[in-house]
Amino acid sequence: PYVNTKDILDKANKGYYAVPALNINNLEFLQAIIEAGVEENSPVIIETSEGAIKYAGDGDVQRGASLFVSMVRAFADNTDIPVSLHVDHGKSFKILMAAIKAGYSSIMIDASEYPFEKNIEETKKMVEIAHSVGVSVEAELGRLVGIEDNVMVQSHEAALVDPNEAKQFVEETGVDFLAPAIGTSHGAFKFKGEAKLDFNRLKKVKELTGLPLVLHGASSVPEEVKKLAEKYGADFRGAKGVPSDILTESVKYGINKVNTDTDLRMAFIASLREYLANNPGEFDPRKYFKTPKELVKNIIRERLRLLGCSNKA
Ligand SMILES: O=C(COP(=O)(O)O)N(O)CCCCO
Ligand code: NA
Ligand SMILES: [Zn+2]
Repeated sequence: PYVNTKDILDKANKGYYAVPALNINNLEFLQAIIEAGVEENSPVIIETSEGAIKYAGDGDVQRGASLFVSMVRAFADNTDIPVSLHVDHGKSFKILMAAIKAGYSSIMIDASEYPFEKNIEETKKMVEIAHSVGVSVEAELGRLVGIEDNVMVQSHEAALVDPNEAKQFVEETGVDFLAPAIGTSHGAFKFKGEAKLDFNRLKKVKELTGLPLVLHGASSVPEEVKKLAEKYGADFRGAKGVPSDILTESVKYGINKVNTDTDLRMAFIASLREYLANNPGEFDPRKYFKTPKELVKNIIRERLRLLGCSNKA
């Protein structure tokens, strides 16, 4: 069934596990996610960035948002696993309102680039609107910066979440789930040296808020995917993600939603490169998209098991 993201995350919070939030831009990634969830009997959270909504609607954001709701509901309404649809890194009021109108389960209002008071103000505004129509809300505190070689340079120290602010932020905004910045960053090049997250801050934010917490920039860049892509011509030198043991540790300390986009993209392109190299005469998309979809599905299945949400549907 199509459910509210808050329902999925409140269960995860109480059950001390996490659920991946998986980004889509097209049909094939959505198919891979649903198949992985069904095969693992797991809830899944589908998320689309503002760019994905513009891409799907060819610039018309209401059309793009409505298309994604229709696509996700076409699967969700016909499967026994809980499925929700979320706007990732929402910054544009126009896009957030289009998503709410289209029937998204939840939205992220990302005002983390602003000073604390303005983040509160922007988030509170969107929470009031979203909650008035049963849509749940995510916000972010602190900014996504990698911890450079374990040295907390002054600028990075300032960017990570201040746990004492988190309690006030949650109380004043009414936000349903929170993304504390603890040292991850988006994309495939997350750490120059050893991967390290600030678990002390994470533990404090959990103690002070008790809310479901979100880890952004959580892709792990699996070695076998990186090698497959590079075997067929990709240049992913220096790519490094969040190691699995650090992901599971973050769940132990209170992460319940794990945003994952890069891993899906890299798995798809690695497998597509391999297929095209081995099938130079093929031009049927049902053929050349099939193997990449399978690899993306299997990467997601592994992540569902790692995060502890298999058999939690
Ligand atoms: O936090 C994340 C996931 O980050 P990543 O998958 O790059 O680790 N997202 O919000 C997904 C979109 C960011 C662009 O990749
Ligand atoms: Na998000
Ligand atoms: Zn993110």
